[in-house]
Amino acid sequence: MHDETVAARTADILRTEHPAAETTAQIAARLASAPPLLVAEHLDVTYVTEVGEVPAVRDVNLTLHRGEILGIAGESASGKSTLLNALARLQRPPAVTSGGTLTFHRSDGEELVLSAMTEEQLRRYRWTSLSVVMQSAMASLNPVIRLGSQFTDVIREHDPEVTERQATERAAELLEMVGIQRDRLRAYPHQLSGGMQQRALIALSLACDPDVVFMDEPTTAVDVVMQRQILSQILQLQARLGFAIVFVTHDLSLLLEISDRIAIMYAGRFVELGMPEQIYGSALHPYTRGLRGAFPPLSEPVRRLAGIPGTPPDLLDLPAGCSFAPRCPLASEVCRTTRPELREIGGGQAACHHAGTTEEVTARA
Ligand SMILES: Nc1ncnc2c1ncn2[C@@H]1O[C@H](COP(=O)(O)OP(=O)(O)OP(=O)(O)O)[C@@H](O)[C@H]1O
Repeated sequence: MHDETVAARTADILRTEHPAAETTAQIAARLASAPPLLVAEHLDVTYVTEVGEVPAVRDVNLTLHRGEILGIAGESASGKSTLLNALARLQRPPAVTSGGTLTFHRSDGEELVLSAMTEEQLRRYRWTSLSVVMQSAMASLNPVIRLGSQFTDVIREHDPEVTERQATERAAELLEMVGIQRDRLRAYPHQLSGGMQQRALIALSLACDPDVVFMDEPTTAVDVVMQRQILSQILQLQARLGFAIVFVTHDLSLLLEISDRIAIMYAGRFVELGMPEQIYGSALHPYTRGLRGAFPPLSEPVRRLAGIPGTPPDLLDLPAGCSFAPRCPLASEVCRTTRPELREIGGGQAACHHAGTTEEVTARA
């Protein structure tokens, strides 16, 4: 399909779902003027196991801007959750951040080197600067404590001057923001439906007005209708409150709809980084195109899914060159011997020797 037609269709899809959706140029302009919030430089995460050191994340460089929605997509085991946990400084042994730095830029200009902080030092910034929504609300909410107390505990721990009454009022407002009636503050988590639990968890993540919320498959455990409702609510809250989001999912179609930028991970590395329109309409990396074929946008007509032939590599036995070469339709000798670095091509970035070449541009069509 002609590029302009694809671009127009992508814009149509996004506009239908979110009438206020910006154009790619508007997103680019907004990000260009937004200050950096979280900067990862050459971030490596390794699982230290009995069978060896698993290089789960390698050389991730990223600047998340204030108010940006960054999507991270990739097949299972590509390293998405490991990276998210490292960015949120939540990783636990056997995972260790084995290289690189992570810096948080406060709004007053102070820079916090999160990667050098102890857990004790990080506690101050949890909930207030960095907040997290995981896949399973039941695993995150305390089953034996009423919802209201879970909110007021978090609010008062981070601001001891807030009275119990004020904290309760804030908790009620937060619940109402996600469409849950305030009387549910007295409920225990198991008394709420799965969708409500997940929405309550999102409300809780916003209790201390964080700068960034890390979301790891936050809608996977609910049905499709509830998934759309929750996503819509997340976008509305984000537009109103301005927090940044790092959103991890294997579902690229979902990210195409909600993200300002999308990073595609393969075997622990970013292989492509770009805006949704580019990732959908003119992806630079063959893996991104495979992933896009496996997850077409929900608003596309039903068609046969392509899938990606082959399986991801064993991280303990990675190929010498490009990790995707054994599955890649464009792989040549250089791909099998030399690992491609992420580089700027047109408006995006890709780690592929063939990106931008005539054969690759032909393969995109
Ligand atoms: N505790 C662990 N010990 C050793 N290796 C691990 C551990 N946890 C994860 N890994 C490995 O790290 C790699 C990245 O896993 P990770 O869970 O981050 O991927 P993912 O992209 O989030 O996958 P999924 O979509 O299935 O959650 C995988 O190869 C996985 O097997």
